[in-house]
Amino acid sequence: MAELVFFTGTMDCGKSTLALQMHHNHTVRGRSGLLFSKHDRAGEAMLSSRLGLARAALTVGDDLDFWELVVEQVTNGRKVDFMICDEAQFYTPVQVEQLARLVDEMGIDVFTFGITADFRTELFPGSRRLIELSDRTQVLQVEALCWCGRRATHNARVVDGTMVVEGDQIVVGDVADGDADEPAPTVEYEVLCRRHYMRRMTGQAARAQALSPDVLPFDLDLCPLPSR
Ligand SMILES: Nc1ncnc2c1ncn2[C@@H]1O[C@H](COP(=O)(O)OP(=O)(O)O)[C@@H](O)[C@H]1O
Ligand SMILES: Cc1cn([C@H]2C[C@H](O)[C@@H](COP(=O)(O)O)O2)c(=O)[nH]c1=O
Repeated sequence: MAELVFFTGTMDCGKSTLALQMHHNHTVRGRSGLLFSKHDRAGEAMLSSRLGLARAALTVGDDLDFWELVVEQVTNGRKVDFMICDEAQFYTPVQVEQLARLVDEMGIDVFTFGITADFRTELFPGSRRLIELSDRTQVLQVEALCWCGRRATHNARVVDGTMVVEGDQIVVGDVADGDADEPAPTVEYEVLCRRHYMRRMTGQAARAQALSPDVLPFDLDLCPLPSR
């Protein structure tokens, strides 16, 4: 039975890697699939993972109609057994409904990958619709970690070194790679546990606070010193 599955987790937990692995595993068993992405870090028409894997993918513009595209492909003799849809948080709710219809009416497996919530902790509209319609929502097993070592559950946006909670929902960017020699990009992301998200405490802020002579000593259980 075909399924609509939403694989989710914070940024940097391995979603794009899993998307490419699933594409590989299904392809080597003779199944024919289509790859899609939107606003990939590597550029348009790409699906890339931080592990270095990348493949060409179809770009999902706001006006793309998944139903029409697949019907056209099938009419032209192409077999479509499954679809891999990365950065699905950026898809429109209508596009998610088209994906569900492809599962139900054409028996195509649709595997979607994306983050659920933005830097303000608000659901992306596409992710909300996926949670509402998917047969399964599966949280990735690999845990991205907060600087304190806890499981990261939130995606923080950091602008010029300061965590922000206001701004445009979509700003394509990467998680900071922790290399102090490289100048930080203007906008970057950091994954945090809820406790440190609520306190607006990024790794850099925690390090600065730990070094400040004006600050009372930390409760090390609550806020262990950041490792980098
Ligand atoms: N140099 C590395 N060695 C081993 N694993 C790495 C390395 N760089 C990145 N990774 C792994 O890749 C994951 C990010 O993969 P990616 O598919 O790009 O994530 P996502 O799509 O969820 O943002 C990291 O959580 C980590 O497990
Ligand atoms: C939290 C948040 C993220 N984004 C962007 C930043 C990245 O380009 C993608 C997530 O990619 P990943 O493969 O999961 O790392 O989303 C955004 O535009 N707005 C946000 O609030």
